[in-house]
Parts: sequence; structure tokens; C-alpha cells
Amino acid sequence: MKTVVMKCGGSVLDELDDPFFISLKELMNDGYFPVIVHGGGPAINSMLEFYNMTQNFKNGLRVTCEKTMEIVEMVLSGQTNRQLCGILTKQGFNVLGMNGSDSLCLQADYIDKHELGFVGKVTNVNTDLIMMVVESGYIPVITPIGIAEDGSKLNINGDYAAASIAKALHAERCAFVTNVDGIMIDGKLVSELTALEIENYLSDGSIYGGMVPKVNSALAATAAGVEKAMIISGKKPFYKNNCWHGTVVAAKEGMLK
Ligand SMILES: Nc1ncnc2c1ncn2[C@@H]1O[C@H](COP(=O)(O)OP(=O)(O)O)[C@@H](O)[C@H]1O
Ligand SMILES: CC(=O)N[C@@H](CCC(=O)OP(=O)(O)O)C(=O)O
Repeated sequence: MKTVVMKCGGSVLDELDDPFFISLKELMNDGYFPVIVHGGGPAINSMLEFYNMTQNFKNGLRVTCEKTMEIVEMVLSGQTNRQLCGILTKQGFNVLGMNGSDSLCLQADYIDKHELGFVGKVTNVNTDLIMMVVESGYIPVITPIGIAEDGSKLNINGDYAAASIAKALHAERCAFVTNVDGIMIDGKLVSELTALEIENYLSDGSIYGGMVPKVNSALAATAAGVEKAMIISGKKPFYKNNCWHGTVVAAKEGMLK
């Protein structure tokens, strides 16, 4: 079964457009089974602002106290997951919204409780559960919230969650759907980047902000055996006539195909 993990970033949820859905349909007609993970950073920011709560990020990760975790869950499970499932349903896709914290879907551990609070990294994925949904003909739409051993819900960066799921499913591809066409260097879209090139572009600041967890996740996924990891646009066709459009990230020099 050819699975493709697609992470839909919060930046693009309001802007997913017809070309994206047409590509998704074509992909499925070509025998790929999508598993979707979503973000929701901008919606969480707005809700925290609404409640006059302070926001703080360290290394691109939201510092998440207990109260913030409640808001994160409310927004990701109650708002952005619903929004994306609604859009996809309207477009004719059979979807099933899943909370990462239900039925040990995403088991997680604290990254650094002292520094970041309730922020986690995935330690185990309930692949049986996800594949049961896929094999029943539905697209899982997974909220990036994990469950810790102590029963706490943990906030997981959507890009990292997607890479972990792709690794666990031995997915053929992990695609990060965002609000740009791919990785831009000096204003131009780059179609392929090696790990070494990425390292250089990270250190000279050409890759920054929200693109950093994406390239790190893409590298982690390919290093763990996912054949291809890509940054793609949610506003343009990303797949047509068996060709993918965006930036392919390769784990090692010479691995680009
Ligand atoms: N080299 C780069 N090429 C393209 N986008 C980049 C680059 N470096 C940083 N970015 C930024 O990364 C953003 C995507 O990350 P983010 O806003 O976190 O998206 P998402 O919500 O989809 O995860 C782009 O809108 C852009 O501002
Ligand atoms: C720990 C951490 O930072 N979690 C993210 C989860 C949402 C996310 O990843 O959303 P985007 O894909 O839109 O960035 C957050 O709280 O914003």
C-alpha cells in the first residue's frame, strides 16, 4: 500500500484551493493513500491573544503551560481539525478526524518539561489504528497532540508529528503542505536540496522561521527510510501526470532520484 503522509500547515488551512484538491484526487486515483496531519499555529496564536495569554517560543516550539495546553487542544481538536475535515468532506473526500491523543495514536514524551512545559516528541505511533482507517477507505486527519505516559496531553509541532508518522508507516512520501511553492533561495524556487545544502542555507539564514522545523522533519523522515520528503504548496497543483511539484529534500548527498 503506497501511503503518503501530508502535513497541512496552519498557514494554508484558510487558503487550500481547487488545484490542491484536484492534485489530491489525482494522487489517490494513481493508487496513493493519504494520511493527513494538520497544524494550526496561527489559530492558536489568535485564541491566546483573545484570552490575553502570553506567547513564547523556543527553537520554534511553543512554550506550553497547562492552561496553554487547554487552548492548544481546544483549537487543534475543536477548530482546525474540524475546519480541514469540513473542507475535505465538501470536496468529496471520505475523511475521519482523529485526535493524536486517543487510543495511543501518538504516544509522546516531554522534550524538556522545565524549558518547554507540555511539549512532546512522538515515541510511538499506533500504526494499526491509522491503517485500519486507511484500509476502511477513509483519509485519517490527525491532530498533532500526543499522550504521555503520565496521561498528560502534549503539544507536538505538526511537522515533527508528520515525520514521525511517515517513519512509523514506512510511508513512500512525506509532504509538507504550506503557503509557499517550496524552498525559495534568493527569490527562486529550488526543486531539490541535499542535507549539506540545507545545513548551509540554515546557517546563512536563507531558510528561517517556520521552514526550519519543516526541513529538519523532512531530513529526519528521509534519514529514517521515507523515500522522499517534500515541501509543497497548498495553493497550486502539487501533483500532475505522475510528477510532484515543490522542493524535494534528500537525506544524503547523491540520494536524489
Ligand atoms: N527559504 C525559504 N523558502 C520559503 N519559505 C521560507 C523560507 N524560509 C522561511 N520561510 C518561511 O516559512 C513559512 C512557512 O512556514 P510556516 O508559516 O510555519 O508554515 P505552516 O503553518 O504551513 O507550517 C513561509 O511562509 C516563509 O515565510
Ligand atoms: C509545540 C508546538 O509548537 N506546537 C504547535 C502545534 C501546531 C502547529 O504545528 O501548527 P503549524 O503547522 O501551523 O505551525 C503550536 O503550538 O503552534
